[in-house]
Amino acid sequence: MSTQSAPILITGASQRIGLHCAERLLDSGQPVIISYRSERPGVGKLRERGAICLPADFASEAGILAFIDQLKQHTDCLRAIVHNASAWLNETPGHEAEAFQQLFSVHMLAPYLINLHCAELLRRSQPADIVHISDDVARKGSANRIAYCASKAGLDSLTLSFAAQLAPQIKVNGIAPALIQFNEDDDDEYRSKTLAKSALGIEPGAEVIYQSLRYLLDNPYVTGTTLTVNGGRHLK
Ligand SMILES: NC(=O)C1=CN([C@@H]2O[C@H](COP(=O)(O)OP(=O)(O)OC[C@H]3O[C@@H](n4cnc5c(N)ncnc54)[C@H](OP(=O)(O)O)[C@@H]3O)[C@@H](O)[C@H]2O)C=CC1
Ligand SMILES: Nc1nc2c(c(=O)[nH]1)N=C([C@H](O)[C@@H](O)CO)CN2
Repeated sequence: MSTQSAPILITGASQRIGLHCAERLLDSGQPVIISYRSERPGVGKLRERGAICLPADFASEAGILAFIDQLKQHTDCLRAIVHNASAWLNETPGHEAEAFQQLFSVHMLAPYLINLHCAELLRRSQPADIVHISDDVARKGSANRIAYCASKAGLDSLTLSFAAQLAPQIKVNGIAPALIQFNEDDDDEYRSKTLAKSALGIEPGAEVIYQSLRYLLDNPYVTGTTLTVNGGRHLK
């Protein structure tokens, strides 16, 4: 199947980075399928532009497998899978195990099972890509978000293993951002502190992730690589 007609799946694309990348792909004439958990305005926007929007909660194996079944009812071929969905939750004292299990499920079990069950759909497209959206914090660990960071480090490991297993038909790469886009409830102190952590000191916005995704989709000679998009945080 020609690459332009086979859809690209982006998980967790109801808002922010996933929504931006889905819109930019649609701008280029690329068919898009998204998963979403909450019915946000962005989902309606994508539906109006012709994207297929499938509800999914990756907090459990059953939810992940139900999404895979739904996906296969809507397409038998995929140009790429972008694993963007992510739980940004606090590891509240007394609820650590629950947080760890949810982070593991969304950041590792979902990409793992979706890749295993959907590799056949990717093989019907040439070229074909998997992109895992990780986090630069996996490079050094995080005293404040231990479980989040561990789950993203595990995702980086999946990039290496799936790249080895699925070559040469399917390229598998990662993108490891540091601060891209604040959340609305991030206060001024947190924003200043976070901006000071990188050499470039800016909040770049989601376009830098789309640019990174475009590079990985378009480059036929990159696999098993995780692109760091962190404003030079490792230099400070
Ligand atoms: N924003 C940033 O500065 C940075 C982002 N990243 C990474 O980039 C990616 C995109 O970031 P960002 O746009 O901020 O992400 P968000 O925090 O907006 O999360 C993306 C989506 O993930 C979905 N999601 C959360 N939990 C589940 C679940 N249990 N099942 C299914 N979907 C779920 C949410 O869906 P819904 O809203 O529909 O409930 C949400 O819209 C993420 O992987 C993130 O870890 C890394 C470093 C920095
Ligand atoms: N799922 C998410 N992961 C991450 C987010 C986010 O908003 N959602 N944000 C970051 C930033 O680095 C944070 O420090 C500033 O919002 C990391 N991962």
